[in-house]
Amino acid sequence: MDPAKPTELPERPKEVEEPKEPKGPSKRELKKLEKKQKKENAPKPPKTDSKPKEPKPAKEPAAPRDPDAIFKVGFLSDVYQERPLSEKIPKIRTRFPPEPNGFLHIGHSKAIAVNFGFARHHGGECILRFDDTNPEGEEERYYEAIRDIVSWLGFTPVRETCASDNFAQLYELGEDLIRRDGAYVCHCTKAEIKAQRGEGADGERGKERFACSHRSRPVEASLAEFRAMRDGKYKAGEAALRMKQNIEDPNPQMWDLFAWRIMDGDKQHHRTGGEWKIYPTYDFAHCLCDSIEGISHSLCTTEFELSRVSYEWLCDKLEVYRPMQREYGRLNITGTVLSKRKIIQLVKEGHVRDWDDPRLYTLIALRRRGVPPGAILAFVNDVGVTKAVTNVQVSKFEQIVRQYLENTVPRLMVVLEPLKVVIDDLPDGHEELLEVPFSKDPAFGSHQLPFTKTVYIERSDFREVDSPDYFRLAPGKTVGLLKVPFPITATSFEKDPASGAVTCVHAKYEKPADSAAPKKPKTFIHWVGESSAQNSPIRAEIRAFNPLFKSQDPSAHPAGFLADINPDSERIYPNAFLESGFLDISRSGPWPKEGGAEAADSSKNPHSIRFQGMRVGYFAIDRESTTDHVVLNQIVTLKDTQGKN
Ligand SMILES: Nc1ncnc2c1ncn2[C@@H]1O[C@H](COP(=O)(O)OP(=O)(O)OP(=O)(O)O)[C@@H](O)[C@H]1O
Ligand SMILES: NC(=O)CC[C@H](N)C(=O)O
Repeated sequence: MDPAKPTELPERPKEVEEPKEPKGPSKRELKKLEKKQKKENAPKPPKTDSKPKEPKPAKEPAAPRDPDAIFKVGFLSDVYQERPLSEKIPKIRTRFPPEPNGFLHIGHSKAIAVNFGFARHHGGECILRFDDTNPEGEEERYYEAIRDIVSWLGFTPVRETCASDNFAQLYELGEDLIRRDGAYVCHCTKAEIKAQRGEGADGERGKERFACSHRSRPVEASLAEFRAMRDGKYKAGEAALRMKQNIEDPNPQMWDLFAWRIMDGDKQHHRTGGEWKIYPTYDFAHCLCDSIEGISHSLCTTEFELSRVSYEWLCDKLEVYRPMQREYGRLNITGTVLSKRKIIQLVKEGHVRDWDDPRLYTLIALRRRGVPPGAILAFVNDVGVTKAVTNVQVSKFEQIVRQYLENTVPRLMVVLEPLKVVIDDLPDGHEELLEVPFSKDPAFGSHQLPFTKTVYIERSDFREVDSPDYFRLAPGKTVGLLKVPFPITATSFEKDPASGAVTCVHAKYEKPADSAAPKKPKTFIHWVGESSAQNSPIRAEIRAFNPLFKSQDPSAHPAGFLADINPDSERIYPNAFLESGFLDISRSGPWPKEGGAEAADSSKNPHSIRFQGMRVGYFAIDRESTTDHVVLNQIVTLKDTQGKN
């Protein structure tokens, strides 16, 4: 946001709703999961001679939502109908206009999807315009990061422009506006301007409004002063060009807004260096850049609704082409912070690793965490586009990501906290190569999994003391190892006398004698075998995440948002084990296959190697990962563990 925007703009919506503590999967969920896995793994029953049953109709997969649904019906379709393609509008042209002063966040993905998508849907084009009218926080790295994220989301701008490309033309339009008696140079102080706009010294608003004394100065005087401003005669705050609008109008966006101002400090503009001492405001530059670029539909968020009047006023006053501005509701995600100022604080104070920390909702963070671009677009499509502001909970976002990944990435076995199991009755060196598919979909191919005398299971899948409501491994209990032909039964275990931790479980393999029926386990657990020939296990550091904040509205915390930080937002498993199929899927990425920009070079996009760790969650390679030290991020858990909201 441009700071020169009048303070009367409506406040941006607050992130709301009640806190929800993360909690583990419910018993019901675990049971359901176990049941499902049991079904997938159970040995097929022998064929009988009984009458064949009617074949059941194949279960229809849920129809994927039309990715263009938001353009076909509702708000954006109405916007198009208001100004459809015609002789006067021969091409639909939109723009995505970020200010290059920070990294884009999830809310921006809506603006990207809306602007690029609208143009694409109507066979038009979208410009990536950097709204660089305030050199204060603008930096080269942000231009690059924005470009990169737009492309990662799968959009190609027809061209890139900058508001600063037009500074000279905008300056001329400033002079033109003065000549048309539509602007004047004003020397009032901030306090004086507030008073003119009906605000008392006590901050109380609604007092009588009145015109500034400079408003009636002759055109020639304003022209001379505007040139003096340009030539550096004044310091910041000593002079500004104001539009001669209508102080009587109930809309504060018509109260003689600033058009050009002098900037404080000597920060050089990233593109124009020290050439300009004065810079146009958002209210002056935005509509005129839209006009210069021939934008047909200028789509922005509803905080700019009142600005539409001044947008139209300025184009009309200068008698230039007037694009059509229409406003849609912002997309906010609750339970996090998106404001640049707050994220900077989190980074500076070391609460997160950087701007791309997977716990943040910047788009570079979501990318690093492994969220596929298609899932972000599916999310925007799912929440839809209307004029209403949408406050969506993180759990809803994660649910869409999970659905997106379910059938599009390969499945492997990953053990977060390995516990050694020795199957004593298998011969030393036993190694059985199981051919295991990467997915239910044969197109994903398969890989070989070594089933060995020593295997590693999840520490949490073993209990020292059994109980009737417990279905995983315990002394005397039988469980299936996913994909292994027969189950195992725990016989005994060893403990470290110092720590009391279980160090090894002994088990027997329940391979039945020829004629005997195989033992049926109640549940199946994941595991990884130990085979140097098969490069198994692969050691990895896995980072799993919980929400960064405890509540749904961190900014509302009476002691400030930092006081709402969840101390348990990152859990690191430094010694996790992966099966060697990981190497296959690393070579064959990106996953999902539709890949987009990631497909061009998956080695530059480590996050594009995504997979499901069976019974655990979805994972992606972190950018810090190396061949010697594999680092993975958990994209989402397998089930909603944050509670159904
Ligand atoms: N939460 C959001 N939901 C939808 N669109 C957004 C959201 N935030 C910004 N946009 C839109 O993205 C475009 C580029 O925004 P820009 O980077 O200038 O945003 P901003 O308003 O300064 O963002 P922020 O202050 O949230 O970082 C604008 O059209 C803006 O309206
Ligand atoms: N009209 C718009 O889309 C606003 C864009 C502008 N960069 C901002 O400050 O948010």
